[in-house]
Amino acid sequence: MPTETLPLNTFRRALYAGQQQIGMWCAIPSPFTIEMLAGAGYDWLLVDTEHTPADLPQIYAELQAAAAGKAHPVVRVPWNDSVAIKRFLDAGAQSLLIPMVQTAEEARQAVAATRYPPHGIRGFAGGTRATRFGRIADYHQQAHEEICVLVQIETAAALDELEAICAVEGIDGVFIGPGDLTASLGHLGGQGEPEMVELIEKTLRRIVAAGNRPGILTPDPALARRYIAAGSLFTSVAIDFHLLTRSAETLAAEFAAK
Ligand SMILES: O=C(O)C(=O)C[C@H](O)[C@@H](O)CO
Repeated sequence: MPTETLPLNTFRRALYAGQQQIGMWCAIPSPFTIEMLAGAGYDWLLVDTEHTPADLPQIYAELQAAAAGKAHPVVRVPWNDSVAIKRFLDAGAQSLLIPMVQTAEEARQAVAATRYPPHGIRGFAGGTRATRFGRIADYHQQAHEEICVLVQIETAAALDELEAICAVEGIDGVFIGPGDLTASLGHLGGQGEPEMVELIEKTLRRIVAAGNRPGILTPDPALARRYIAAGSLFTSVAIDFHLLTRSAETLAAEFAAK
């Protein structure tokens, strides 16, 4: 019996309205920290499955935890894979970050994985968490209107195709992966090098000029401000384990030194 309505994707709407979205990168695979951070004042939380042990049951719990807070959860899938995308959408994720997209064709495949036929190839399921267990009227007809597809640009090849990727219908945002991009350009670990920072700023401007919405991650506040000035619209300014580890180390060192 349909009794619920499709949740609005406030994050996607904010991007199209040009409103800066400040995010926290969540790599600690824990609903407990997600619940904690979802109420901390960020607009969005990136829930990572590419470089963390979080798997599907963990993501269900993390999405449930995020639902109690204000920050919008964006799930990074492990790869541009239609099966992974389907399973995270069924879990109720409405915004996905898809790593290592290098061509317009790969971007089109990512979008197709989020759409039901005839617009895509997403597999049909009735009683998922995304459909509120069948309680959302017309979920399958409406779901794509509230799904946000964000692709990651992180190789030299992707830079060559940037404008074509930005032009793909259904790509709601284009996120620069600074670590992989600089590695691909021969500067492994060099995200903070002046030359790489300038290239990232130029790439953010290219995304804006191409009519899309750029995003990036940096735990360096000065760089975050530069990237926002260059056009970044969804900007992750911290990483959860980084905050915990560095402040724990600083405190330990302070007392050890006495
Ligand atoms: O290339 C990058 O940088 C990213 O994609 C982000 C990293 O994967 C993330 O783990 C932060 O270190």
